[in-house]
Amino acid sequence: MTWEPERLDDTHHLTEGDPGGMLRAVADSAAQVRTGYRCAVESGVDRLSANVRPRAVVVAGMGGSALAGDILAAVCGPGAPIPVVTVRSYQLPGWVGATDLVIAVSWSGETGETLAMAAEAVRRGCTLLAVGPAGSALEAVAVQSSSLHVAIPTGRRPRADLWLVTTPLVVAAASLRLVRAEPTVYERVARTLEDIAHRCRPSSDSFINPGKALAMDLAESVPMIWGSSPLATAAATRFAHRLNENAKYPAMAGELPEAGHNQVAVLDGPLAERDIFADTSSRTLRLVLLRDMEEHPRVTSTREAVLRVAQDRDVRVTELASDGDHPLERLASLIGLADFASTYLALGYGVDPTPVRPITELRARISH
Ligand SMILES: O=P(O)(O)OC[C@H]1O[C@](O)(CO)[C@@H](O)[C@@H]1O
Repeated sequence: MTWEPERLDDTHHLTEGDPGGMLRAVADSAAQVRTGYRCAVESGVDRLSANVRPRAVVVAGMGGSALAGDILAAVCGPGAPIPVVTVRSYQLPGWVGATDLVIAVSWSGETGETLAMAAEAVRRGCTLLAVGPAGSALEAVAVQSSSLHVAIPTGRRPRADLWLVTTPLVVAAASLRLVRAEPTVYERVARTLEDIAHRCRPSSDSFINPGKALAMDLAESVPMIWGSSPLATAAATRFAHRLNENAKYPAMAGELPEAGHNQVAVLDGPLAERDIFADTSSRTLRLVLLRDMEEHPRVTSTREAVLRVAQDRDVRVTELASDGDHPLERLASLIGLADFASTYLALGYGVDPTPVRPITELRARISH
């Protein structure tokens, strides 16, 4: 299948199903922030600090829900006074105990790994905060253990409801004073996402539509997406996952300075030397550098050096910088654009962004 940018002009008649549905879900991200905030406050998460002073915050989740933990850690930043870690597993690490807060996040409330970790948290006497839909198995674990549960109205796909599952975690962290986030911050984040949705709307042409323009950059290439700070890396991971799931497209994520010790070697590899999609002089590999204002000065030097190393090899590079004051706004500025670009890339290839059949098949095979 070849990339056909003209497919972006009419996103409603591309494949079977409703390929435009994912675009509408992405455009709805701002509403998710507002709903996620309201659900958190209604559940009393903004008063969490009255009952708990944890030694560590452990976010237990898988896939898109685990990404909420990465975002939380990035928003709390490297200066966070206690560890904020994400665990993607059936088991909590041995060190997690009664003085820790475990936040179990599951869009469906039914994911086996997350339920196992939530039950383990209860057995170990941890404080449990559960985030998932009402009526789910995760809610039952919370109710049985008299733990706090944030009921979120999920309904689309886990990856399309990122802000719904993420916002309550930030409200919890703000209550614990791990990050400053007064109520107005959530409205600013929502407006950032609304602004991106407006600029990336389907009726806007690719030369002024940053989502379509980024999709055009990525087409017929294998993107290697690096963040140059923990915050930018959370966005890079999200971007790669969205390309995988929406566009069924290969992409790898990495973080500077670590990627400079391993992934950078790919700049001398076969995909950096020839185009596997077409017989042209361009290269398949594309380096996508995401950066944020909180970049360590030594990482700034590394990033600049990486650019020169890539340019010397004629490897194509796309650079994106975050925008905004609060870390959550800056993350939204990168993730909002990445979400649109991955959806437009899918549409340009005639791929329905919504189904992820290999994931569904895999889950079915391991469910018994
Ligand atoms: O958020 P949930 O419902 O726990 O699901 C976790 C992950 O599992 C899947 O539903 C299927 O693997 C992913 O789409 C999702 O990100």
